[in-house]
Amino acid sequence: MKPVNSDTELLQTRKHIHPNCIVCNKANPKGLNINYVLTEDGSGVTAVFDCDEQYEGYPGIIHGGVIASIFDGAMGNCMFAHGHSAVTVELTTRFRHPVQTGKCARITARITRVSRPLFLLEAELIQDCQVKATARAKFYEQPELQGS
Ligand SMILES: CCCCCCCCCCCCCCCC(=O)SCCNC(=O)CCNC(=O)[C@H](O)C(C)(C)COP(=O)(O)OP(=O)(O)OC[C@H]1O[C@@H](n2cnc3c(N)ncnc32)[C@H](O)[C@@H]1OP(=O)(O)O
Repeated sequence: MKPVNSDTELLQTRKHIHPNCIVCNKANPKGLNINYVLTEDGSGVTAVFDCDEQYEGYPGIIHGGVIASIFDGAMGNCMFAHGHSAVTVELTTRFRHPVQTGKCARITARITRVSRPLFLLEAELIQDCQVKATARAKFYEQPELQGS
């Protein structure tokens, strides 16, 4: 599926979309400030997350809820990158291995199926060359999010 623009940086400055996302708005001082960009082949989005210990649950391990939020943000950005505004209606995360603090991790998301108004997406988190978590989500198209 082709993205709507060829920039690697998503259009964070599009004024008709609420910009204060707790996951991806880089200007939100209380947010995760994740910078999702298009994958090289344009089929999805990806981001590198600095697993700071402020996001841990148990010592040395990133909180699963934070990981789920990053997955949700990745899949939401993937939708917008492909020209679809939508809300999450279902999100499932499989935590396969602990995501450790003090190391970077890469998150990647892509659209796997379209059955309007529903879109299915998948995402994965890789750290130390190992898939540590995966996610699936359904997004529900909401054209009015684009404003008019
Ligand atoms: C600054 C500029 C930036 C530019 C660059 C942009 C980047 C910026 C990216 C931001 C990325 C943020 C990503 C965060 C994304 C959230 O976090 S969104 C917030 C969380 N989600 C929500 O708040 C959604 C809440 N839910 C709703 O509002 C309502 O359920 C909806 C989606 C409007 C649908 O409501 P509805 O029209 O009443 O429809 P409903 O009857 O619920 O469902 C209709 C049918 O759809 C189907 N359906 C609905 N849900 C499901 C499901 N989960 N599974 C299967 N079928 C379903 C079913 O067929 C259903 O019929 P039934 O089986 O119930 O009879």
